[in-house]
Amino acid sequence: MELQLPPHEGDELCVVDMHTGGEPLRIIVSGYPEVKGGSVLSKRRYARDHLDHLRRLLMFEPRGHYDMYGALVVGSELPEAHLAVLFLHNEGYSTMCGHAVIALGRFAVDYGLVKDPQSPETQVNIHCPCGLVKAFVEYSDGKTGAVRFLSVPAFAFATDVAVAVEGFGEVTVDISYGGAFYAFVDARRFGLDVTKSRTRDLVDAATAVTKAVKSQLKLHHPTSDDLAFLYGTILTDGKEDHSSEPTANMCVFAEAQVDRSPTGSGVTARVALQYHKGLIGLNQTRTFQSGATGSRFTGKAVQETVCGDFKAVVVEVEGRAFYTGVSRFVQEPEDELKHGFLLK
Ligand SMILES: O=C(O)[C@H]1NCC[C@@H]1O
Repeated sequence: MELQLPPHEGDELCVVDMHTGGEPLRIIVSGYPEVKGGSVLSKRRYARDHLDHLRRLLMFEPRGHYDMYGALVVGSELPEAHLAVLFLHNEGYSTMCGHAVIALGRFAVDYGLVKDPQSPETQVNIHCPCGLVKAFVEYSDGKTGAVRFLSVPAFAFATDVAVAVEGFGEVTVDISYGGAFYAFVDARRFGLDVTKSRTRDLVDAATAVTKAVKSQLKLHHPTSDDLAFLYGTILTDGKEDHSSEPTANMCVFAEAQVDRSPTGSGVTARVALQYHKGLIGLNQTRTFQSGATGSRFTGKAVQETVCGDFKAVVVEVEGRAFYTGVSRFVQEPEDELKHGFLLK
């Protein structure tokens, strides 16, 4: 039987839902008004200033949940881009999202955003707010598979910085950029284990670090002030030296939102940090495991480059994404909760 909604007013919002390493991605396919702006960064500002009710509608309950993540496909000003994307989360709009790029790579090939897909791999150029990200999607017999991507130049911003963290005293953090800025701290500093401790305890510690860094350090990005903010804190198991064993981390970003995946932009930033510290060399692959679900990405630095005055690296991250469904969302005018709500 074909499922139909009873007669209703207003536009429908149609989405394709996927997950990458357990982290949801709600890809908005239709129903959004035009997102105005001459660049992806200005479209991000426009969506924040004029269309935020739609982010809340699709990310918040009852259609989403506290940790929902979204991608809105928009046009790019770059001729080489197959698509541009805005990233949506519980607090606003991110500048980079690796788990989304992995899912969007498959989506772009499967939904015909890329003409003439090639085997064994199809390149999909995804224009993210942080810049152009090149994804390479496994493709054979008409089916898409694993995705690897080359991110924007990643760099260590500051290492071994002492910040005063409420409830924990002085904590030493590293700050690194992988399309978004993260603070990195070994979870053992808080008596925690990223794979075994209660999620709530990890979130509390990471959130306290984020708060401290935001209030005590000024971040700077060479290409745009829109990129110069701390996106979150990543707690690690401290296994930074090169090894064939996986290393685990837990990313807490936006408004205490927990990434179920190993965090593509976090892996990018962490690889840049390890490279900066001389702990890994070019093309030395490391496996990164999500403290939340155990899902894995691999990451390696593949090329030295620069970003303004920072010595930087291009990092390649690889992972897998899967489809979970498609939905058509509506709002009924009489629904008192039609604008969405969040439970912490
Ligand atoms: O994989 C990533 O990079 C993203 N996942 C959620 C938080 C980050 O944006």
